[in-house]
Amino acid sequence: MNFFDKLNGAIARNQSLLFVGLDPNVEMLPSRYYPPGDIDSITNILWDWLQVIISQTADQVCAYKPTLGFYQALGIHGLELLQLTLAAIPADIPIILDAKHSDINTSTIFAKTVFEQWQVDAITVSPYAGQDHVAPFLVYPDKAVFVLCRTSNPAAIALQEYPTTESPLYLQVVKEAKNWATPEQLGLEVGTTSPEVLARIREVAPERVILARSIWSEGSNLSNILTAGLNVNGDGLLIPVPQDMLGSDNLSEQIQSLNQEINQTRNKIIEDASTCSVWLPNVCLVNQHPYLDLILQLYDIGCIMFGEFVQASGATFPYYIDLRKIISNPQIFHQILNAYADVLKDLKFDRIAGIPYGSLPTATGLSLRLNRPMIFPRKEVKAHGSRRVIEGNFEPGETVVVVDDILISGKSAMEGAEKLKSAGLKVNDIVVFMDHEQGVKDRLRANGYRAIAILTISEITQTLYEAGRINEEQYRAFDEV
Ligand SMILES: O=P(O)(O)OC[C@H]1O[C@H](OP(=O)(O)OP(=O)(O)O)[C@H](O)[C@@H]1O
Ligand SMILES: O=C(O)c1cc(=O)[nH]c(=O)[nH]1
Repeated sequence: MNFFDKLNGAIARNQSLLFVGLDPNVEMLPSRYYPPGDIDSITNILWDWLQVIISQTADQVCAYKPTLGFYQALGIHGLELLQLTLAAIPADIPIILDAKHSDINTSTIFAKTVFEQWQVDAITVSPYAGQDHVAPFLVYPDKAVFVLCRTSNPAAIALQEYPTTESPLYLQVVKEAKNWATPEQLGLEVGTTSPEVLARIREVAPERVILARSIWSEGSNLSNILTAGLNVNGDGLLIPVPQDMLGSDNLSEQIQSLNQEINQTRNKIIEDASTCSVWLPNVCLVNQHPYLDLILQLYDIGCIMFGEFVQASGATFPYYIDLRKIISNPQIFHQILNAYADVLKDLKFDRIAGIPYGSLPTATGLSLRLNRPMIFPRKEVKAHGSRRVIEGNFEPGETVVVVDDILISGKSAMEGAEKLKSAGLKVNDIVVFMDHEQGVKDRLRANGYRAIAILTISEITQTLYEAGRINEEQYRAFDEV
């Protein structure tokens, strides 16, 4: 299971955004464990403490974050303790190794160790060496990185707020890091007690998971921090269990009440969002379509155009749906991939085939996201080179799911599927984002294919009309065809 799914699973199961830092630091050891003796007994005592923390929190948190530096400081015993710690964490709770790794020369080998050998789910990295340094961690599609964007260390302000507080380096880090990987693979580590800082980062990165640090200081206001840092769905912010709490002898009860406090604020945000005042200021529908936000965004970036358009079939429609534009907006593209992935997760297939050209980026994104191999049937066979009809490797007899963006007449998807079948592949399912309806699915069924559409054209037009994006005349245009 990938990091993101594991994290979301733990959040849902334990109803918690809390994570626990596992820091075998003698200086933080509660006094009831004293007196520690030589290095062996110190490690044993720290291990006793860590086990208590894990056992008392496993049903109340969404992640554990062991800090590598504290384990390293214990030398060889520390690395053994780390292995014990990793093994003690329940398999369904993600582990974020706090390494702040920043050495480009060791990235590849270190990624192999932490992800393959130690089996951690995510790692914290420093952004300063740029994408080259982070990329070796991102080649593991099931794993994630948290890029350190800001710390609460007072001296760091000289760098983080350079050149000006209005346009600080830490926000540039956020903007840059967003280009390095999808929200599933790249989150942001942010240390601050300031709701303003969190709000600024959330504004730039509404889609990212933020690993909050150092939020607990005297006088800090949890509710303000949550309001600033949570996303519109009331999540996307991982909150550290306060360090002092980990030493208390009623840890479980304390975490429970902290969780309740956090969830109250989350619920309030979710309720407020459902009034639409937060995220869709000009729309409030009684029966919201689950893809309302996405449909409006597609319209807003110009995927639905009105005017006289000749279709591939030769017919002229008073509109044109151009889903090719999604690739220029990573946020929307990401949401669309999520929607396809949600359908594909229930299908049986060996490979994903995209229909050129419009659906090749989508098939590529899905292939990387789901870690399934991709192929594609060429639109036209080249007169040079290998002259292959199907690009990519496959074995005859394998099952392929066809991915296309839209079904108008169904011709493109069906022709693609036929080419795949001629090469000995099996095609059962054709998954599209949008069905233009008018019986195309039935036609495909008659030819032996099951067509699955994420949305129908009428769902889209109805939603746009109700949201006031299109007028009556435009709405009716879709009925005229
Ligand atoms: O159901 P149909 O009538 O076949 O129409 C739908 C097809 O049309 C579009 O591709 P287009 O032919 O415009 O080519 P492109 O993807 O290369 O732009 C779209 O991407 C679908 O593949
Ligand atoms: O080829 C078409 O008919 C067609 C393709 C497409 O992507 N959108 C559309 O409205 N028509």
